Amino acid sequence: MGAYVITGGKSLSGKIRVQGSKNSSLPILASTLLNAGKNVIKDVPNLKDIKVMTDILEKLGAKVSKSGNILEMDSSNVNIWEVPEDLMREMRSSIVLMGPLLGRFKKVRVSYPGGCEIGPRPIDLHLKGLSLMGATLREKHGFIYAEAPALRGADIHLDFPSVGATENLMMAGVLANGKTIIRNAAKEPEIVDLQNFLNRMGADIKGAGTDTIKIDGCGSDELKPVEDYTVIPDRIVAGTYLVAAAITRGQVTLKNVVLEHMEPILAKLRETGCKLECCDDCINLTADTTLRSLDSLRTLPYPGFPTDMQAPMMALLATVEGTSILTETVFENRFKHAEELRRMGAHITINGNTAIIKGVRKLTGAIVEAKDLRAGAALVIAALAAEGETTVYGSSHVERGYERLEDNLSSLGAEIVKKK
Ligand SMILES: CC(=O)N[C@H]1[C@@H](OP(=O)(O)OP(=O)(O)OC[C@H]2O[C@@H](n3ccc(=O)[nH]c3=O)[C@H](O)[C@@H]2O)O[C@H](CO)[C@@H](O)[C@@H]1O
Ligand SMILES: C=C(OP(=O)(O)O)C(=O)O
Repeated sequence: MGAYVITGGKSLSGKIRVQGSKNSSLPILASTLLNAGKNVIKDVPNLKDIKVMTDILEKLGAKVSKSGNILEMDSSNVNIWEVPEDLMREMRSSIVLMGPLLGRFKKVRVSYPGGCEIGPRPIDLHLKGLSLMGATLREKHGFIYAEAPALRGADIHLDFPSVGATENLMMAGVLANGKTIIRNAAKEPEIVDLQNFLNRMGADIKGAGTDTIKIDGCGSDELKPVEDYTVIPDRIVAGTYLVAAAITRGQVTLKNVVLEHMEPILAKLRETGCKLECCDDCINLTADTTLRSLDSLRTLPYPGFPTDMQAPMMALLATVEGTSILTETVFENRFKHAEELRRMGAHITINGNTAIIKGVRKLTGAIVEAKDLRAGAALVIAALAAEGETTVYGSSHVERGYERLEDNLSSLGAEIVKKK
């Protein structure tokens, strides 16, 4: 199992550019199924999940070519509507292929998606929405078959503002007949990015970023390829580097950020006492003083504090004097990193969906294992501040979301190597 070996204690300083967003790139790549032609998408991060998505699209018949972070995607020859099960299981977001495949081929076959172990992740909201749009759904031998000779616009109220369900229904709605309204839609910046990309194809979508999204379906009309699109910067990766700077009481500047997207994270970092200076697309964080604990940090859908930053933030709070209370409201079981942080000397008690964190003066190096992507990031962050050497097993989880993490951290002065 791959691992990061980190010798802690170095204060991070310097400047790095933030990669493009994984969670924007994935649905945008899936949406290229909706048009037949060459799409050029820029700043797509070089990550395991992106490779899985492009592998799936290639298996379906798409032509994919890659030059650095620029992907050319041509789905003109796609003629398969069954997503290979082995690849489907590789990651959760393979589920967002359902909407565009159903829109284009009137039928789709998928299996339940895989992904990180962060609790049960049902897809009932995706399926309910598609069914309201006229899809007939059948489950057999672990596969889900959906058919809709003519998808029709529908008024859909999501029980929870699910990011993936909102994306799937937006993509299905684009080729449906008539108007689709998604109420209680997710408001994440990645939803706005998908809307922008789909509208560049010729779709008519309004409202992304608010809780009501309206899609004027174009029936079977052809959508055109998007010849030049750059995905938004990854706000979670940016947040992770800021927390890494804070835990080492360092000073780091990030380039390529959208400040508005970062505000839920910046607000909490400010509350801990980190100093933040912002320019148009950059943030400088300095953590040169004693940081403060947080009485209440709750994860929430955007614009709340992102669940994907919960684990990295827990690592930081584990080193901040006083007691912090952190509540996870988005996923049912996303505290697996707490046990590993305890191996490093952290004082964390879990009570249901709440973590009570009593800051310690020093974490100590240990052998730990990441069970999911952000847990891995949290353990690497903790290791940067710990006394002595830490080995974080499970680097493959981290590689799902962070491009060249070890190189970026090394360039900021960290002592980190990756072992195969
Ligand atoms: C690739 C991608 O963009 N991943 C992000 C996306 O995941 P993802 O799209 O899977 O997350 P959702 O917003 O759908 O899930 C949020 C909550 O809703 C529940 N739910 C979801 C769908 C459904 O049909 N039924 C249901 O009950 C989930 O179990 C979870 O408890 O948003 C999450 C929440 O911000 C982030 O942590 C992930 O990084
Ligand atoms: C949970 C995450 O991703 P996914 O939804 O792809 O599992 C994440 O990015 O933290």
